[in-house]
Amino acid sequence: MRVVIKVGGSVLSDGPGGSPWMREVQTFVAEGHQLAIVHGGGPAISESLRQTQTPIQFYQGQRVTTPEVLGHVIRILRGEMNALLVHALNRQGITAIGLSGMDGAFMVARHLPPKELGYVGYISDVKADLLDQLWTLGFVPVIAPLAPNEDHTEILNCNGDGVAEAVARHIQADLLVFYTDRGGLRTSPDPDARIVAHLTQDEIGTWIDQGKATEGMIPKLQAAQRALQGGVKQVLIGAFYDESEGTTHIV
Ligand SMILES: Nc1ncnc2c1ncn2[C@@H]1O[C@H](COP(=O)(O)OP(=O)(O)O)[C@@H](O)[C@H]1O
Ligand SMILES: CC(=O)N[C@@H](CCC(=O)OP(=O)(O)O)C(=O)O
Repeated sequence: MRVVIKVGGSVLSDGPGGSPWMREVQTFVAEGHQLAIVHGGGPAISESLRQTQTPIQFYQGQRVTTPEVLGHVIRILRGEMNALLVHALNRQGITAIGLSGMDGAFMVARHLPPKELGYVGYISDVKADLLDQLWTLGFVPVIAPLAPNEDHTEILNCNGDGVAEAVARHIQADLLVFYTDRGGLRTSPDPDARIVAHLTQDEIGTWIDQGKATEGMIPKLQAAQRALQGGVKQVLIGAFYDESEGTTHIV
């Protein structure tokens, strides 16, 4: 089975070692699945910006990325988050290798249209062969959500959920799992609200319009919808093997 796992920055800030998603990664690898991991790092980027009194701004769920902000984004995503995650996986006996869109020219991106976003993009192409080669060599690729534009003159900050969806679509994944701090999709942004077991693609727009899914959940649901429309077979928000804490199936 081809599996893409997206691990949100909110999950990683709890520390990767021994966490439930890490146990699931170990199970996927032990069962011989072809696994790629895409990580976030939003909270760590915001913390780095706060420490230097750099303004933090979001527009339509995406970080407004000035040249100064982009410096923080590259340092945190391709530096700290990717290195620590690869290190944590290696410690668990999983031979991981870090990459971003720039490494091996793995992915390219285009600017998202709103001008006010600055250096923000969406993935327009993925070199799926590179993943095949890494899997043949026994590596688990760990992907930071950064990519150059198509003529390699700029680096663009990309939303991690969108990168996971683009990778999953390009490899025609059997399964895309979004691990996030709230377990699954809840009936409202309230952390104590109930986790819903199923959400149909047709319901996604209404959920967003009615404010039942807000902030970071919006790009996640939109990414889930694009993945299914693009041929990914199964999309989950929450755990795959251990559903005891609740998992949402997007159908
Ligand atoms: N209906 C909902 N169910 C769960 N989380 C929601 C919902 N609506 C909004 N959210 C918000 O979405 C966040 C998860 O998205 P995000 O912050 O991007 O996480 P991650 O870093 O894991 O990708 C939650 O922390 C929560 O604040
Ligand atoms: C354009 C954009 O918003 N990029 C994100 C990239 C990191 C990310 O997606 O992190 P999470 O998965 O933890 O949210 C950002 O700068 O925060």
